[in-house]
Amino acid sequence: MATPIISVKDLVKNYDGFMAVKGISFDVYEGEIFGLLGPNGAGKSTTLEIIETLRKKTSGTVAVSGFDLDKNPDNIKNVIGVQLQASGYYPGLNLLQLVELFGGLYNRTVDGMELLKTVNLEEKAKAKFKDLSGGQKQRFSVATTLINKPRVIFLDEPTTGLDPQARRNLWELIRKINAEGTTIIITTHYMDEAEYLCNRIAIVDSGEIVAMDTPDNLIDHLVASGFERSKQVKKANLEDVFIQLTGKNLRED
Ligand SMILES: Nc1ncnc2c1ncn2[C@@H]1O[C@H](COP(=O)(O)OP(=O)(O)OP(=O)(O)O)[C@@H](O)[C@H]1O
Repeated sequence: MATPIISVKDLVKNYDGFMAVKGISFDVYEGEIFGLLGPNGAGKSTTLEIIETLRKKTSGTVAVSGFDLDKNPDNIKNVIGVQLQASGYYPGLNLLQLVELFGGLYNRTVDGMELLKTVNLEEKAKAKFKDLSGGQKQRFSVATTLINKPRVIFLDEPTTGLDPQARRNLWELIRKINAEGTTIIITTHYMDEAEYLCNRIAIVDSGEIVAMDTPDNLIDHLVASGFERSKQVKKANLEDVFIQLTGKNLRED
């Protein structure tokens, strides 16, 4: 039986009388990539920010790595990695200086070059954040989640706005980080991304979890219910054409 590293029970969030999260419960198991999917406004970011200790809940319980959110929020902060906001990337500092500064905030000595190497940005160590391409910015943002050597990281729409090559490159980075033992919670609006990356998915709609399972089981369940696509599916799609014509290599470096 897998061990839950995150346990959310009956979580509720009211914003001035508006119930954004309506009593959801789920576990995230150690070592998995868990996806939170759902339309805009479903309550995904609110849920993540509560687990990350950044937002107050209305009711319910949350435990991360055995620590209760109400009793030990500081212990939770020590074992999780969140993407730091770009607004915190002091414009005068280069990438290496930024990760070292962030390490200081966590009270840790960071091997900045090693960390930048993990996300394939060692050659950009002396560059400023603003001078990076979109894909490089996202990889740097993922690097900032790893500074305190967390057990769980939270990635909120990490590939939004990236070209197909950069997106695939980030997928491989996420898989690599996961293979090294880090549990990952990710939100995305791309279903192919969720299918490729996630061991399990919770689909959230209007503050409620409407389905939770592996991508395979969710698809099989739909097919078993008699669902058929209205259009004959081709063996390739336009993204396959794009990748076939332009290759898999990153274009930004
Ligand atoms: N600070 C706030 N005050 C009032 N309402 C809020 C606040 N933050 C979010 N909401 C509302 O709560 C609901 C859930 O928002 P949330 O950002 O959690 O959704 P989401 O699933 O992350 O959406 P998206 O996919 O667009 O990022 C939305 O209706 C939003 O307008």
